[in-house]
Amino acid sequence: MVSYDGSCGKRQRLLVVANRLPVSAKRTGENTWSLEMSPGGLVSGLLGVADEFETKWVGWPGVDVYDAAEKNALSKSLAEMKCIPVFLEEVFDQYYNGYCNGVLWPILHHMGLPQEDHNDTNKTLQTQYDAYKKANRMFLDVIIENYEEGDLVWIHDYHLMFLPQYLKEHNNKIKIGWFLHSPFPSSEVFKTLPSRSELLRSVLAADLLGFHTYDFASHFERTCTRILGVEGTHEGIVDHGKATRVAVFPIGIDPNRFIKACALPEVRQQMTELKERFAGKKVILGVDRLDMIKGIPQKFLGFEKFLEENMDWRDKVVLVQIAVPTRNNVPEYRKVKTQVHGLVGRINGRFGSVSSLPIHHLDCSVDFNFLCALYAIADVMLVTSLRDGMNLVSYEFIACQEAKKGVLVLSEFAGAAQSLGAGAILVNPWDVTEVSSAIKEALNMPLEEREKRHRVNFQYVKTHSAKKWGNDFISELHTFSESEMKSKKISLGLPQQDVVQRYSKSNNRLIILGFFGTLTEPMKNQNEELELKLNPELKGTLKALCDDPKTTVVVMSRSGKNILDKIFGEYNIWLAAENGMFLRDTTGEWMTNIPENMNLDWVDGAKMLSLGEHKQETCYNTYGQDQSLMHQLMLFEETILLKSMRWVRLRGQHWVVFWKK
Ligand SMILES: O=P(O)(O)OC[C@H]1O[C@H](O[C@H]2O[C@H](CO)[C@@H](O)[C@H](O)[C@H]2O)[C@H](O)[C@@H](O)[C@@H]1O
Ligand SMILES: O=c1ccn([C@@H]2O[C@H](COP(=O)(O)OP(=O)(O)O)[C@@H](O)[C@H]2O)c(=O)[nH]1
Repeated sequence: MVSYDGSCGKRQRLLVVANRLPVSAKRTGENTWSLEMSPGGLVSGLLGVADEFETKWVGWPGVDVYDAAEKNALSKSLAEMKCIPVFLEEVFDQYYNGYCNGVLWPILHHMGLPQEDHNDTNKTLQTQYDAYKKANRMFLDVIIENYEEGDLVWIHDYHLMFLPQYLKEHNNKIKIGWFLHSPFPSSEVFKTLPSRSELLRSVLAADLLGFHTYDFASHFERTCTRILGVEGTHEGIVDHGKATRVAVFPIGIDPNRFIKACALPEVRQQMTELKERFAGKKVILGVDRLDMIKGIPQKFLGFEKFLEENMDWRDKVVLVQIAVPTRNNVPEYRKVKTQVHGLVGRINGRFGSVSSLPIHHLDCSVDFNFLCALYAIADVMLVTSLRDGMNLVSYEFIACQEAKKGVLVLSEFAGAAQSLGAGAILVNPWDVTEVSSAIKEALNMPLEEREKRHRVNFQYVKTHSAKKWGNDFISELHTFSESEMKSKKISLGLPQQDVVQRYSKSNNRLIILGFFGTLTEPMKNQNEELELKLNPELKGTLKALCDDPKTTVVVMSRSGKNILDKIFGEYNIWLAAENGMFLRDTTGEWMTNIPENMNLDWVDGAKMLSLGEHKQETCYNTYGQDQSLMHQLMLFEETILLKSMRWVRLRGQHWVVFWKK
């Protein structure tokens, strides 16, 4: 066990703050409560972490309580489970159903902002946003009451994006980590959100930010650089000297909990009953909260197509779908429920008979043991999330399949596709034909192939547990905070001496600069929007570089031609507008890069270009996966023939410097 405070045996105290406590309360009588485990992957993941630290949980207890005596009684019951409740009272609806799940959730899952209901003036975006902030302050109050010096505070998820800032304002010394369990979308989606800047800035107040996948982390970094004009490095984000570490921590499960459950007599009995119930049929299993991001309609459409095209399978296969009720007070969730029920009726009507139905759809949660029995007897697990932070159901299925070696069909848009993709059949859930073919492939897969795939994934699930996830995050939070205290900010690592030396020796230099966040000054107007203005401190240097006959300066930007012309009109400079679609040389003439003529082979070669050929020269950056930058680079390579040049990309954002040998 890790002891972070250096004293023998004393465990590090940890405050885990999440919207939902791991247990939810249900009223059983006057001032009496029963406590049940809360549903959802966040809770499942966190349960695997708890015993490593002296952990206390802070969160909403899953029930509305207004009366002081009732609150007292419930707080006492929860304290036995190390849980501290935050009673959100009348704020809850607008905060949870409104802003969290009606606004942030669809944005984070690439679904865009829902239409505002202008008839209900009590539920505008603004009132929901205010409730969100208020709820975050209520969490703050409870944390302050329970915080002890040296505690680590680990905040979870999109419900609590203001909390890092509020906490740091209260006490700048508190070490704060924030982890996002959902995806983080591309900046093009996130920027539609009013208050995007406030939310991002507040999260950046934390010391460490964690994401499930590299893609989510890099979307976040780019969104910050584009919206806030801050500097993104591969280590994190730097804003006015304050560094925030950004890193990837894929969550896992407690695999032994599932493996052990499958050996229990009660579970084995349930497995026998299920096998008898579905004798002579292959079982395809789906387990999802009834959420639009889980792609349940797409799953049913794929299954319907499979039944249409494979007559011989019609009475030999059944799809069991557990659709766990969730967020019923959010209008979009009610719509998806109606849609799902319509599809079940249609498919069962088309392909069912008096004695058998192709889809067994259950609108309820199931208990843990029964869930394990279902996982264990299933032949195929079908996960068709349209977007999903991770999807722990996939992990749980693998953990329960030691005997059967069933096949996981997994959406490429679930975070789990990055970790379990090797052993799964990956599908695009929007492509009904692909889902149908994947079902067929899975049902027909020979044992040898199933064993091979299962082995790979089982090994991953066993070694990448929730415990590891929690330990990795906390140890990173601890280390980073210490080093930050020493250096105050992340070093950008610009090897100035070396750069100056090489620069002076060279007679033919090309300097490619980014625009937004590199040359602009982050200036805000009243609407909190950034105005594009050249940083006045850079103007002199830029002019000198542009007027130097040995140096060619290029600015690359996603901005349009007009903006760049206006800002750089007086400079002797090359410009690339709209991410390289248009190029302008020093004569001021624009030319178009016609997409048909673009060589996109760079995608595979990008990593090699940054790490390979030019390695011996000085390559300070290994941003091989910064595809937009590499893309632009290749456009230039084609356009102005940089092939014979050596290059150095300076760490930091969008600085590329080339020297001719
Ligand atoms: O608390 P609810 O509103 O009932 O929702 C349940 C949880 O849903 C989301 O879970 C996510 O976390 C999982 C673990 O990291 C991940 O595997 C999954 O892809 C996510 O959807 C939500 O992020 C949690 O806050 C909720 O508690
Ligand atoms: O009736 C059920 C069925 C499933 N789960 C659990 O819900 C979690 C779902 O997590 P996942 O990461 O797949 O998605 P999320 O619901 O968090 O978006 C898993 O741990 C399941 O074991 C549950 O609590 N009750």
